[in-house]
Order: sequence, then structure tokens, then C-alpha cells
Amino acid sequence: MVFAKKDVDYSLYLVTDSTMLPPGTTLCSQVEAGLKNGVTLVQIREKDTETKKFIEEALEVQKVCKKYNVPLIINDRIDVAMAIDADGVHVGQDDMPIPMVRKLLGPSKILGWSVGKPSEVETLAKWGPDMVDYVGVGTLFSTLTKKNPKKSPMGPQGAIAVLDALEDFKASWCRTVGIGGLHPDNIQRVICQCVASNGKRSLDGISLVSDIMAAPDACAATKRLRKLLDGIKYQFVDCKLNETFPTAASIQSVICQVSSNRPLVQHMTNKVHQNFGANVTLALGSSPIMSEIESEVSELARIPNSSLLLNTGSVAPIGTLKAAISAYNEVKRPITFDPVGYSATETRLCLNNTLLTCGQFACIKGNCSEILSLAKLNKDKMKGVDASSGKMDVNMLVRATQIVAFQYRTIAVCTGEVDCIVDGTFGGKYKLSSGTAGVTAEDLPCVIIEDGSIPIMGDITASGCSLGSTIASFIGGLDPTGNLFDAVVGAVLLYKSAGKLASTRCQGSGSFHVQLIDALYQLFHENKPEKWSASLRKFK
Ligand SMILES: Cc1ncc(COP(=O)(O)OP(=O)(O)O)c(N)n1
Ligand SMILES: Cc1nc(C(=O)O)sc1CCOP(=O)(O)O
Ligand SMILES: [Mg+2]
Repeated sequence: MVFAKKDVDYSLYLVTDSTMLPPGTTLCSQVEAGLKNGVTLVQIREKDTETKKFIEEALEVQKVCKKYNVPLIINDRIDVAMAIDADGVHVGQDDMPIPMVRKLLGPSKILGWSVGKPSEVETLAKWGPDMVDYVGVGTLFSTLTKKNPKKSPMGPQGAIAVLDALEDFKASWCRTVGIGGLHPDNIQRVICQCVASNGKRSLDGISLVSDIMAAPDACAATKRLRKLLDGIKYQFVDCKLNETFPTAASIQSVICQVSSNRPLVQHMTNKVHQNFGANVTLALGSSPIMSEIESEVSELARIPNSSLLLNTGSVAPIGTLKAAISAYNEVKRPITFDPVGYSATETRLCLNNTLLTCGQFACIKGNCSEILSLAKLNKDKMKGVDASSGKMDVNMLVRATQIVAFQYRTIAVCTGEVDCIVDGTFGGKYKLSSGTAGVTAEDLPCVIIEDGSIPIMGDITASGCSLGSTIASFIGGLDPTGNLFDAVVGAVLLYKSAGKLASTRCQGSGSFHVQLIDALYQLFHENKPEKWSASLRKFK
């Protein structure tokens, strides 16, 4: 049987591994459970099996695949694929070269290649459409399944680079599956985030081993995966996404919600910010907890209206930060991420990039240097952990903020004399293959907030970090019917207006600290956004 290549469904691609079978199951029983419940492509990958047994197993699996009219791919072994007339082969960078494999297989068989970087995409594009039919894009996340891996986890950002390369090198025929450490807690985020910058393609499917092969109930495991793949909405917070543009009235409503819900704002932050952040949070009718105890993050995340502020100036162990991200994502509670000094040092760059692959953030905020670096638009290294000096072109800031919002499917905030806020959540919508149907970062909703310069804001510690406390309070205090974009915009508008008000009342930086808390308290409890000094306008 020859499968027409254009008809191959890559959406749920099971790769076998009989070394992890649960008791009472067999290679074929796990494969059949998958096929019955939505697996669309099967690859037999038995790295430690002798040829004779491998052929026997492949023939059995082939029989099951034929029953469900699903193609069978053989891993590595072109000889076995030819011997049993399998539907295709998958090889990696260290296996037989693609042109040789294609010559042996002939033109009609499906040929897959493992790809981890754009230069490998350039090669396949040069070979043209008769060589590689699909690529396995990985390793997305760390996995124990692939022994002695040669590639370190690339995260969604690495996959985006591969998707961009496929578009740049015009390899439109080539399909894509993500692979490596894929499980129900990260699949929707991967499909949502892994979109080419031109919006024209996302992954065509996900490929996995242990989530099905090691599942005691492979039927249920496959059904769960199928449901995630066939969904259209990735609701990573229990409030509304991307509804309308913020107005004074909608911001007033946010403040009413925060007042009545009194959110618990867990701060994982630097020592300098802790005390001031706690006082800012209290001024906003919210309840701060400065906890970096890993064993209690799950409990805290489950408290109604919990909200996590993750400021990577924190000295908590990375394992604790990762545990906090998972805990809040698991219960769909918001995380505000502040990548302090994003690329100021190699250590910070590695820490921030690692955390950015670990979960979904409701809001990513940073100063213009941090946002420019996150968007990979900041050529030279950041100077220290302060925002870069000098005026920034607003168009450049907007572009960088839109890129960050688009790539992380988040609400991105770029702070400075002019604040820029972009909603990259797409209302939580996601789709295999077609990405955002061509919608790009430049098309994202963007607002600008300004109130003239407030130089003294830069003369106190933790003023930027405490905007994080304000955002975390506002998004944590939302009702399920509340809107995330309204809350983030409202927080930034309030914070800038309070800064301006405090600057008119203080005698110096010492009293400015106190005046800023007073101004936040006053404006919050008055709740008259239409009277605030900062201006809010749509960009474009
Ligand atoms: C769908 C898919 N993607 C990647 C791989 C990995 O192949 P390779 O790099 O050749 O490594 P081994 O699987 O041979 O260890 C794959 N098998 N399938
Ligand atoms: C077979 C394979 N290839 C990978 C790559 O990165 O190319 S990762 C991998 C194993 C994936 O197993 P699991 O779904 O259990 O994480
Ligand atoms: Mg291989």
C-alpha cells in the first residue's frame, strides 16, 4: 500500500519503545491502543533489538497499522524498511545520508529527518522537494527516552527558529513534528508558541514515545492527547483573553475586582525588592507573600486569586523557580515574569532562557534593554542590569514588544519614559499547521502609555520591580470574567500616574519612596482612572 504523501496526517505521531512497556502490555497492544484512539502515524524505533527480532516486531506492527490504514515508518533501518515494504524511514543527522536513503527507498516512500537547527533546514531546502518529506524538530524538552542525547533541549524558541528557516528557505513542501519531552502539560503551549514569524506555519504534529508507550492505560493517554490536539483554545489563565481595548471603565472594573478578590501575590524576587514590593502590594488591596519554599508553591498556587511574580533577580534555586512555574500553570493561575538583566551576563541569559521554556507566562515585563534583548533586537550586550541610557525610538520599542508578545503568546510590557503593552495571546487560539494564518507580530494589539518623564523613578530601588508587583496584583485579582489585557494596561497606567503624582509631592528620593506608595494607595482606592494623569492610546 502506498500512502499519498499529501494525505499523511502528522498530528499524533507515535514512536515505539518496548523497553518501557508497563506490565501486561505488549508492543502491539500499546500501538493498537494508540491507533484506536487517534494516533495518525507510527514509527517503530527499537534501538536495542537484534535485526531478526526487529523484523518480526516490525511485521507485527505493520499488520496492526494496515488495519487502521496508518503508515508505518521504520527508524534508522533502511534495509528493514525495504525488506518489509514499510511506508517510510526516519533517519537522524548521524544516520545514512538522506540522498542515499532516498535512492534506496525510491520516490514514493515517506522520508523523515531529525533537525535541530536552521543550517540543517538550509541543507534540506537545497536538496529540494524530492528528498525530505518531514522533519522531527527537537529535542524540545529534556527526556529520558533518548539515551545519550547529542542535542540540548531547544524549547519552543528553538522550534520557531527551525520553522522560520523552513519559510526563509522556501521549503514549503516539508512538514514538521515536534519531539522530545512532550506531555499533556506542554503540548498546547508548544503548538501555540511554535509558529513561524510570518505566521504562515506551525507544527504539523507532535511526536512522542513515553506518554503512550509507558502508559498503563494507553487508550486514555491517547484520548487525552487527541483532545489537546483537536482543541482550538489554550486557556492558560482562568480569565478572559484578548477581548476589547482597555478603557477607563474597563480598568475601573478591574480595580473593583482586585478590591473584592484581594489576590494573594507570591513574590519570588530579589532581596532589594522584597520589602517595597510587599508594601506596594498591600497598597493595592492585595496580600503579598514573599515565599521561595518549593514545598509550598503548589499549596499557594491553589489559594483563590493566587498570582505569581517571578523576578529572576531572585536567588532561589532554579529547581524552585521551575516548580513554581509548573504549579501555577497547572492550576491556570497567572505568572508575571520579570527577566531582570535578561542578557547582562551569561548566567542571567541562561537562567532566563531556561525559565522561559518551562511554562506559560500571562505577562512578561521588562525595561527597553531587556525587551530588545528578548526580541533579539539588541545587538550589543546590555550594560549592567539598568535600562540602557538614551532615548529609544518608540517604533523600535513597539516592534520589540510585539515580537516578545508574539513568540511567547503573552502580554508583553516594555517600560521606560514611554510604556508599551502588546497582547500576543490571540485569545488563546491555536492551530496545527497553519499557525496564525499569516497574522504576524506587527498586527498585534498595542497600547502606549505616557506621562512625560519622571526622572526620580530611576533614583530609587525596585521601582521597575514594583511595577511587577502591581501587574501581578491586578491580574491575580481578576474574576473569571475579567480581561487580562485590561488588567495589565490598568496596572501600568496606575503605576505611571502614581509615579507622576508622587514626584510632585516628594522632597527627594527618600520621600519619593513613601509618596509612591501613598499615591498608589490613593489612586487605587479612589478608582477614578479617567482622572489619572498618564495617557493611554492605541498604537497605529
Ligand atoms: C519523528 C522523529 N523525530 C526524531 C527522531 C530521532 O531520530 P534520530 O536523530 O535518528 O535518533 P534515534 O531515534 O535514531 O535515536 C525520531 N526517531 N523520530
Ligand atoms: C526519539 C527521540 N528523538 C528525539 C530528538 O530530539 O530527535 S527525542 C526522542 C525521544 C522522545 O521521547 P519522549 O516522547 O518519551 O520524550
Ligand atoms: Mg536515528
